Amino acid sequence: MVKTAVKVFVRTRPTATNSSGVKIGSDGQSISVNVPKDQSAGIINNQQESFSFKFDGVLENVSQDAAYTAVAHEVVDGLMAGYNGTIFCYGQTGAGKTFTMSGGSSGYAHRGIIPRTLHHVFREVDMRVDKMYRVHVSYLEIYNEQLYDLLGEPGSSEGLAVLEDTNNNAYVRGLTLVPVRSEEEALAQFFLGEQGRTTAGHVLNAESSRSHTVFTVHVEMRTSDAASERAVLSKLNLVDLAGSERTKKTGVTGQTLKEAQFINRSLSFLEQTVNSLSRRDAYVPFRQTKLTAVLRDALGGNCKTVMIANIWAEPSHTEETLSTLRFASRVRTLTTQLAVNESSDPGLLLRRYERQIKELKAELAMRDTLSGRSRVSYDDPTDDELRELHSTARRFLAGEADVEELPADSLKRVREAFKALRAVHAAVKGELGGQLAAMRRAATEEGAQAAAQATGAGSGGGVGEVDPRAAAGFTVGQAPLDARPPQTRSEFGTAGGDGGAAAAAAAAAAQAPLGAQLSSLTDVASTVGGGAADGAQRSPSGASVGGVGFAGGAATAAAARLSAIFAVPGDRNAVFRKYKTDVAEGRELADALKAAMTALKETRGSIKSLGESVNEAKKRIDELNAALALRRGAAPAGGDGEVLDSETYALLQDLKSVKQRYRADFDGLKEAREELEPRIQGVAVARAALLEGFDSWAAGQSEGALRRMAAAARAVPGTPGEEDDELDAGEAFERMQLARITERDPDSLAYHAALRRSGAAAPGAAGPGAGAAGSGGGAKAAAAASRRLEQTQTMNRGAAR
Ligand SMILES: Nc1ncnc2c1ncn2[C@@H]1O[C@H](COP(=O)(O)OP(=O)(O)OP(=O)(O)O)[C@@H](O)[C@H]1O
Repeated sequence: MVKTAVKVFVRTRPTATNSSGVKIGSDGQSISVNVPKDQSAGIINNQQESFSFKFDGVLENVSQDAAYTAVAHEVVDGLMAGYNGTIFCYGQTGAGKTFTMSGGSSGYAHRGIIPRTLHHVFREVDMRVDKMYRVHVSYLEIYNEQLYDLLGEPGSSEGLAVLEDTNNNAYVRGLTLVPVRSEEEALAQFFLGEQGRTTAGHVLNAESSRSHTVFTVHVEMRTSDAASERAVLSKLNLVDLAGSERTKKTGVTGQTLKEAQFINRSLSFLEQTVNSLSRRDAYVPFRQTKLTAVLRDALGGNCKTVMIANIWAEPSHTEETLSTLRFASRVRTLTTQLAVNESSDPGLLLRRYERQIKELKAELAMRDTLSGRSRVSYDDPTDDELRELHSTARRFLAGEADVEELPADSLKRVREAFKALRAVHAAVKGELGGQLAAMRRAATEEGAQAAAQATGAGSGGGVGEVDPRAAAGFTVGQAPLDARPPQTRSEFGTAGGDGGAAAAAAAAAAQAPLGAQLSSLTDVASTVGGGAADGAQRSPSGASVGGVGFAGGAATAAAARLSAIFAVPGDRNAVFRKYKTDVAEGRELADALKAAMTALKETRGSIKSLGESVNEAKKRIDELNAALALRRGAAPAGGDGEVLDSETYALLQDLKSVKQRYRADFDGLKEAREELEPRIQGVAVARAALLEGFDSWAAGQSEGALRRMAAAARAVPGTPGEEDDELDAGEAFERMQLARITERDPDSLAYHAALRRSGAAAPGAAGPGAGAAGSGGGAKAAAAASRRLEQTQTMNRGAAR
């Protein structure tokens, strides 16, 4: 166990004003809040004006990517190494908790910690060829102190309860854990659950998340050796707490007020729990509310915990900001105990023992061979062998001449021989006992008859009459003391545990839809296509070309003169063509632009081919993982499937080499993508220089010279499309958007495919129309949401009664 401190980061929501009194220190860790003195308290009062805090980091104006790196990266690495983790966002309503945890409405670039975690997890799974991983996800919602299973079937929320396992770790009994084999599958589950939550949010309150949610990634890791019983289980809770709210200030009423009261109550219990932990009280009130019961490990158990305190540093929220920072600094005093969770699965231990037995038998057989003994079986005897042994034992006891000894070539056989002797002994004893009892019965009957004769006929023999020999120790119907009930077991006892192989359930893992990534691209193209079409309507020439023009008064005058000269449509482009071919400076600038464009094209080409190769490798990895899962699922537990067969071995080898290729291409792709931005900038700079050069050269030419040049150029038409390529920077930019999604972020394919698959909008997208209405996932999520609402109403009705 390693003692570790809970880490706390502050993240600020960007504000319009800069006068909130919140100041961030240059060390990036300290933050102070100045509270204006309450004038009503008089000139001399003791009210504190400035409050300073120190945290593990203050994230101001940072991108989602940077926030993930600072806050979550290390915890996710820990998850993959077998450590539990919790990351939770806390803060007033509207401070940016959901933005941080799930992401913003504008999609991929603004995706939050949860989608980034899933990407990170599956990237690691793909990279670690020496390990086998199983990943599950679950999504829990706590709304009005009730637990909801956001990924469950109808009715699955009803039996949910927070319990403790044998290691005192908290878990939610009955919560659905969905197995996921790829980033896309995991994201689709997240979007589905999120959509259910969001839709519910719309029904109940349009602006804000009114519930606490816990999205959990469960990871099971084994070494690649299929027979290994060593499994490491870890989970990461990603918690988005509902925002605290001063109901007097917001003036909410009705259902919203009730929700706010539930939220505030659970948050104040959270605060009490943290206070109690930081005072090291003997009793910590984890059980007071569902939220603290769920967060039990995060606050003091086996868990690497990070808190993000979201603040909204507007002057009107100073009080909330101060209270969030105070709570955050108390959380920072907490410590947790970290340990890798090795599985104590009895099934796994059983497999280890079975393997050891197999090895020992092999060892014995080898020793027998080396010492020249005939082949001895160390297995349990079969029924036929047992029958044979018992008959030999009978004949041995009967002293038959041909049976001089019982088989004793192994300890097991010696034991079985003794058992056979005992069985024969019991049988003989039973037989003798039976005979003795019969003799006694006969003697009793004789005695009774004699007594009857002695006392006179017709007065006895009825049921219940006392046996006249009871005084001698015998009673009618009482069994002799050494009599035994008949054996109900088979003659040879129970079978020797030879049939222990239970049929393993077939893991019928369906192949991931291989065309999904491509079709997602088509989707993306149609989304971006709208923007591109808008761009295409702009004029391909004119003074606004490429956004480059003249600045200042003189420039405006020059621009006005030029536009008068170029009033004839096409003149400007015609002269521009001449400038690029006939004017030395123009030629030089045009060549520089061409070179920059060629370099950009090359980089794009390698991104495209590396991207295709990465995607192909990823597809192949998924196929191989599915094939391996099928083989493992089909192998009987404890049987030969525990040892690598040649086909599984070949699949693993194949997987290893594909993963190596994937890694190499991925690194190449990363490098090429790093090159892309400078290349794009290079083209933009060269284009701007060319256009600027042209405009300032044209401004220095006489009107007559330019008109003559235009007439000459018109006589020699330019290459079709040339202007489009070189002059319309706006359009080029729009076109580039389409290429960008695929070229800059081949990683985003899973994200877009998952959105499409779940029929959801990007997390954080508001409005009832945000989801793809009518699509399969959308319909499922909507149904889940209405189910959830129904359950809430039923439970509320129940509570009211
Ligand atoms: N760091 C940020 N950068 C850009 N926009 C942000 C940031 N933080 C928050 N926002 C924006 O502020 C708004 C409120 O954020 P969000 O919904 O995440 O708040 P919240 O704390 O989850 O609120 P609630 O508790 O009420 O659900 C959103 O429109 C979000 O996009």
